Amino acid sequence: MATAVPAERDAVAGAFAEPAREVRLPGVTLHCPDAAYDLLAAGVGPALAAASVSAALTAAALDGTPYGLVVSAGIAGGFPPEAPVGSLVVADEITAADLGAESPQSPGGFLPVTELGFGTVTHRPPKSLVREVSAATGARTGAVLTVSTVTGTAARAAVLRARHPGALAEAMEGFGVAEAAAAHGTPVLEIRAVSNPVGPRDRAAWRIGEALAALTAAFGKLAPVLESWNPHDHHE
Ligand SMILES: O=C(O)c1cccc(C(=O)CC[C@H]2O[C@@H](n3cnc4c(=O)[nH]cnc43)[C@H](O)[C@@H]2O)c1
Repeated sequence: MATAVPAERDAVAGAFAEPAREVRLPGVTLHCPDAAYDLLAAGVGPALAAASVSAALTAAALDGTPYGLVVSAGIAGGFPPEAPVGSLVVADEITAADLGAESPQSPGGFLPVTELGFGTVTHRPPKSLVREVSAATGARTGAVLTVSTVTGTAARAAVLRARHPGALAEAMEGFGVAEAAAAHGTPVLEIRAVSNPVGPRDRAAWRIGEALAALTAAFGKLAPVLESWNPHDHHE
């Protein structure tokens, strides 16, 4: 389970009974609260998150104990009114919202990198897992956008919503985590607790404590879902 910062990792760890054991690996430090889960504070932004998760996946594979699932977790901005502060969102798609080129001639003034002939901009978590996580935690289901720049104006929020009508939240790591997972053929999930509305920047109004508490509560309910979900028998 990969968060951006240690405060988010510790919020996830708060759902486990035992204190986490620390394991230092090349390029990444894991916190292991339980034999079944490793937590890491993978860093802020898609590039560092991808590098850290890739290091953990490679170490596990070389050890002969590959991961069955990668979870991107943390706080996020929520698009009002669907994703209010304190609510939970589970991604049915993880989309890189600013990976592409500005293009005045194109609809919306933007071309995703796929239309330039490269790579991908969206990863889709397993539908059955998204459904089960939503049912267990009460998380709303929708697209979670990955951005490299936190939205700070109503105009930018409106542009994102127009391009991605199904978007419920934006954060900064999901797509990087998903790219690393995809490179290892490992399924990915993204779950976010909303700390602030996406819109005009007002950092003082972020409800980080409330969102971290929601994250701890969500992971308390997730363990049975994750333990019973079998990547080998899910049907899309
Ligand atoms: O200052 C603190 O105590 C603190 C505790 C936990 C987390 C933070 C962060 O600043 C986390 C940054 C992380 O949060 C995501 N995020 C949250 N809101 C937004 C947003 O509106 N747009 C984009 N990303 C957002 C993001 O994934 C950051 O990496 C501080």
